[in-house]
Amino acid sequence: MDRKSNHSAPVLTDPTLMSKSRLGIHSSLYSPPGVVFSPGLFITMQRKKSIKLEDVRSSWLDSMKSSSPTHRKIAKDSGIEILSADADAAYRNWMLKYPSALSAFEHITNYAKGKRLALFLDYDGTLSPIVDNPDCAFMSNAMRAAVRNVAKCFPTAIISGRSRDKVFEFVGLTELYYAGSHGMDIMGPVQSMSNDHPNCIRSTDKQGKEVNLFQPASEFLPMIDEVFRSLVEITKEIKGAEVENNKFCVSVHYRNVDEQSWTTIAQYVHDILKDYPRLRLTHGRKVLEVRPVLDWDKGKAVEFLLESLGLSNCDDVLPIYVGDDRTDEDAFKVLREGNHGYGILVSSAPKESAAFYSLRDPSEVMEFLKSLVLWKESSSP
Ligand SMILES: O=P(O)(O)OC[C@H]1O[C@H](O[C@H]2O[C@H](CO)[C@@H](O)[C@H](O)[C@H]2O)[C@H](O)[C@@H](O)[C@@H]1O
Repeated sequence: MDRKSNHSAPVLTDPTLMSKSRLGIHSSLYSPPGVVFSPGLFITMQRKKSIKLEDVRSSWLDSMKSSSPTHRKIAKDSGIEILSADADAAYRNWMLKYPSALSAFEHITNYAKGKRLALFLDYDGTLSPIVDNPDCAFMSNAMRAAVRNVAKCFPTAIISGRSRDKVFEFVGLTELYYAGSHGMDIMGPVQSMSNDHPNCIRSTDKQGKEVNLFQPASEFLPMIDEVFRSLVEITKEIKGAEVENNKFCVSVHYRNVDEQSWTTIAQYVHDILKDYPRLRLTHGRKVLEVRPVLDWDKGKAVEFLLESLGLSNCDDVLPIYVGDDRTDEDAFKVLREGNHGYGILVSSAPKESAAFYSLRDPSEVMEFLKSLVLWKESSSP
């Protein structure tokens, strides 16, 4: 599909939305310098030799400080004391580049006319609000109903950094597909795939339905377990630190840790990772995420699910991905670069993204999902 020439979706023809510089920002977000991609899924790390420990620590710390900033923090970081009215103006200005998916709903549905929609949703910060205790990131019943209804209209999948079991426990709906561990654990529909995926096996879901289980990082399981235990042990003295086992990746939470101890956490994680060259680190919202060095992410998971659903390489398919986190950028990029779908960033503060649209918070996500259902009902014969 060529959206640039589509005049029924004027928002997309805005040159600022299509600008290369905006896309370029993301190309270096998750691939640290020195990472070499080899054929297949594995990527080999060469950077450890050349980067000084102090550099690593200070760049980690910078990322830790900037993760999940508040409006006030952004103002401080830019060195200017701005009032909240100015922050609102900054947000409105930012929305010129990332229009609200609610205000632009008509553009989206005009473009979606005659197309088959596929919906991909992140969990934390998208379907549930960010809370201090990761174990209490519950989804509201109203949101659950909205997700259930939208999944009845369109194929829908949740792609989360959590373990697949954990996110299913939170969501509790059988009408959708689930991908955990940032897409490294996908339970999708049974479909003959054009590509051979060696790590794809037939399985059954909790209802006994036949499904495809795709776990490209399965060989990392013992290593991840070992690192999880080491991280629990090493951080146990740090008040507020929490280590979460997400099956194929590990989260080290510092949201509840005094800022003065963030360097210590970064140091501890770095010390452990030194012994595991096949693991790497990414940054989320007040969380350090340890994951396999594998050329697989939420973007690849979207492509895999589209293929499993028999929806890849079809001009009449419109995938929409809604997410709030840096790891969701991989999915936004896939949709933008493939020129075949919409990324919607959930954020209440301005930030650069490869998404096309924005929503302020999970309550707006719910409104958007409900609007999709109403649109589908009103447009069905
Ligand atoms: O891909 P996601 O579904 O967005 O998962 C990303 C991480 O989300 C969780 O952590 C975040 O949400 C917590 C609850 O609101 C919050 O306390 C934490 O500070 C956030 O980083 C989850 O706990 C992580 O394991 C996921 O990787």
